[in-house]
Amino acid sequence: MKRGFLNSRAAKEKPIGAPPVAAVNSKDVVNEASSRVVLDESAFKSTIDLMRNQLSRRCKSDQNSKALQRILYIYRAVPNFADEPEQNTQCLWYPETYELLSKTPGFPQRLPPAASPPAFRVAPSPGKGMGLFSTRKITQGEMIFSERPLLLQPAPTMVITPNGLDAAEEAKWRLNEQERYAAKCVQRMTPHQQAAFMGLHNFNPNDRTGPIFGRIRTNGIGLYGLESGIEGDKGVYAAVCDNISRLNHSCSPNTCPRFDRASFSYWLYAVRDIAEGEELTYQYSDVLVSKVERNEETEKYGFACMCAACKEPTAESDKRRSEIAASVPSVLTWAMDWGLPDDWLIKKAIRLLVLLQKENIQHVEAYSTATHAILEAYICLGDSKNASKWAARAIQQTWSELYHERLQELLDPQSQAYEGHVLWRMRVDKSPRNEVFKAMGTVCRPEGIGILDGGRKLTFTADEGVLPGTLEKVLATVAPAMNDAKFKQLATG
Ligand SMILES: C[S@@+](CC[C@H](N)C(=O)[O-])C[C@H]1O[C@@H](n2cnc3c(N)ncnc32)[C@H](O)[C@@H]1O
Repeated sequence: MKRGFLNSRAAKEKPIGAPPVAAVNSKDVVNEASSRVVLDESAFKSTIDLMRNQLSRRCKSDQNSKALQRILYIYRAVPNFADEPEQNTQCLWYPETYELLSKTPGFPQRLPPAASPPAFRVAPSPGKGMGLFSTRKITQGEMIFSERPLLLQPAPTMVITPNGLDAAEEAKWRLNEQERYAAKCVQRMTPHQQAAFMGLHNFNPNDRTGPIFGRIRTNGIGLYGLESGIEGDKGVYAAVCDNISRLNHSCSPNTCPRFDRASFSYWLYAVRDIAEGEELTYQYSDVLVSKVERNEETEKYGFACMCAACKEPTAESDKRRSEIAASVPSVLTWAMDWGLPDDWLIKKAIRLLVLLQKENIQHVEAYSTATHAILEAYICLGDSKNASKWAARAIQQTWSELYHERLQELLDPQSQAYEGHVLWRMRVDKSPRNEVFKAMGTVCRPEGIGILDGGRKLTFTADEGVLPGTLEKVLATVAPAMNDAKFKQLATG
């Protein structure tokens, strides 16, 4: 998971405007009664069309669309169990996000019970401020702790700019508005939560960013996929947590946070065995780029990374990371190409796993993709004995998006689940290509088809449809199989 907030494409795009402090217009009001941010159209004619476009994409029916045209964001405490006020997240979000979440099976759910004593503690980390440290040995795949964010807000928060501001005034206006919107989230917290939030690090208190927005910039974790249709930079939120936001960065981190929608919380997993007293770390930015590029990213957070991977010499490490980035194995390509040897995919995926181990970057999705590729290759070859060994490895990768409890069924080589598996003996029986493709679509993800597009996962399901351009990308990615009418229908919703 990327920290994502500063680095997302959305954060670099110009938000829909915003005004300098002196020019704050009283027509742009926060309606306390409904807790909705209401924007007065007449004051901001120049940007209203743009905003309408944004909103119309987010509204399902005409009736909703009309009602929502005057609402940009809604403040809401989530999940709001009456007996747990300290466990709420104060959210500023699009109305559609709650709709999306409420469709999550089990939402809203309680947090899993906390370990006692905790497996981590907050303590000073030399040269890095505070950090998290393990209090005991932790094994790969273990969930270290879970926590709900203190605050969640769109990254970037879109605000409206009045006409006639020069660039400097507009920037000032935008910062002021972002601080104002975020401050309201903090005001809605309990005193204990407010103290925790304000106790977090603010890496650049002198850059004209307000104290609250500054803490969001320093500590916000990018939360993706909270908009229907497609995962990626759309619908990105910044989540600020009490403990997870204390994790320092490493380019070979030992943990990975995963967001559990049902409980609306982050679950922090160990991606390899961790010794007692070891610092817990995770990645703030893409680790599959060179040391120089990684340092350019971490400079935005005010530090130069000194982790093992960033120490000299790094030329070999840079080479390995670039090879990893370029070589995510495709089961689909191999399964449909009878010209490739039977062990082609397995060899490719094992080489990838070796590179990943050398770089100590088990948290990247390629680690699980490679493990699953080998598991699925053995299923295609009708070899349940070897497949079960790889299922045992895949089931340890609890932090991965590919992790699924159904892997349990594949641990026993005699299990009926093998014969019932859509990929079973596909290469041995030389199944027709369209059959292979359909089968892959079913296994990629339980809720839809996932396709890797330049390392970014595009996911689309029958009822959500896709954003413009996605089908074209998918067509280009899996061109040979795309005459399948059923798939096209699925992809276009
Ligand atoms: C999200 S905070 C992490 C917790 C923070 N260390 C604290 O004291 O609360 C991000 C800040 O931690 C520091 N930091 C994180 N990773 C670091 C690293 N690898 N080396 C040096 N400083 C780091 C930087 O000051 C950065 O702006």
